[in-house]
Amino acid sequence: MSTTPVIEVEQLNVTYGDFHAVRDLSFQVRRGELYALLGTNGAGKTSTLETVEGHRTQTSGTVRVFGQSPRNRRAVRPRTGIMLQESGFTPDLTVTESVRLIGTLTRRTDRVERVLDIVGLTGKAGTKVSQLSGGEKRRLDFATAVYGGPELLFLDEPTTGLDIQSRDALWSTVDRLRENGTTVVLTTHYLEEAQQYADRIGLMHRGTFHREGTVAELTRALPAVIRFGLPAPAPALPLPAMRERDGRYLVETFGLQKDLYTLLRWAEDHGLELRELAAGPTGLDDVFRALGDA
Ligand SMILES: Nc1ncnc2c1ncn2[C@@H]1O[C@H](COP(=O)(O)OP(=O)(O)OP(=O)(O)O)[C@@H](O)[C@H]1O
Repeated sequence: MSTTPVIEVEQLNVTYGDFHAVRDLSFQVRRGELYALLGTNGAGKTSTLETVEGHRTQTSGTVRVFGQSPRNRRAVRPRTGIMLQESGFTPDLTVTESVRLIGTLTRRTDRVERVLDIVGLTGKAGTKVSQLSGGEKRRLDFATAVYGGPELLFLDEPTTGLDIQSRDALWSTVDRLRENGTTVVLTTHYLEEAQQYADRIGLMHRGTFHREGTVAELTRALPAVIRFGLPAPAPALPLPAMRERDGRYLVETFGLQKDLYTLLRWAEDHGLELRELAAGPTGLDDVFRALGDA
């Protein structure tokens, strides 16, 4: 198996006039990996992805996909499936006609029935695109990525607008593709999806990586949290706590078990109920919240 990374980005810079959207960004995506590019609004994710997809030329730096420049479309495009946020299918075409068109555009071969089955649109084969629901359109967008079984998939917010069943179905399809070695680059605003499915995460903020690593690596340096509500007036708490906007208390701790025990014993002694008590390690959403202060 080749050990060359599927994607290599070195010192990437993208500017728009005077505006520096991506600054000296470097990362690699290895074969078979699911890499999530996450970040705050305007962080530079789309600018980065468009460059890696070959849709945009960088201001400086090197980008290689399968060891080639992504601008070398003949070499790279047939091996790459891209699910954009909106594919812009012609409204008057049927689902089958649209999927057939993907083959022409990507120069990959596949059976239309197989693709419809994978994305769960077999029952809509003869329906016009204009008559599809939002979620069904999103599944048609997914078809553009999986058609012909490419080695590398770009999924740009793939589950936005999908109900929970369709999301699960999409992720089990992605799982199956990954079993065959497909590499996936994901962007999403659903942090729990990245947390659940990504091998590694690049967390962008203001054009550069704020952090990069596995979910465990990203959250390890942060304290665990305990949240709870109390009836007013409450006696003095046994631990330092912050008051959140909704009135609940927040305890940040590197000794979760010990502090939780202290708190529970205190509540028991005072005959108090800790309402909506929740305790656990920091999640990705807390890492994101911390970015707001960066
Ligand atoms: N064509 C353009 N001309 C000028 N500025 C641009 C252009 N495209 C993007 N920008 C700016 O570059 C920055 C990065 O934009 P980009 O779309 O890459 O961010 P993003 O991380 O994808 O954001 P979001 O999560 O909001 O989609 C933003 O401040 C944006 O306003």
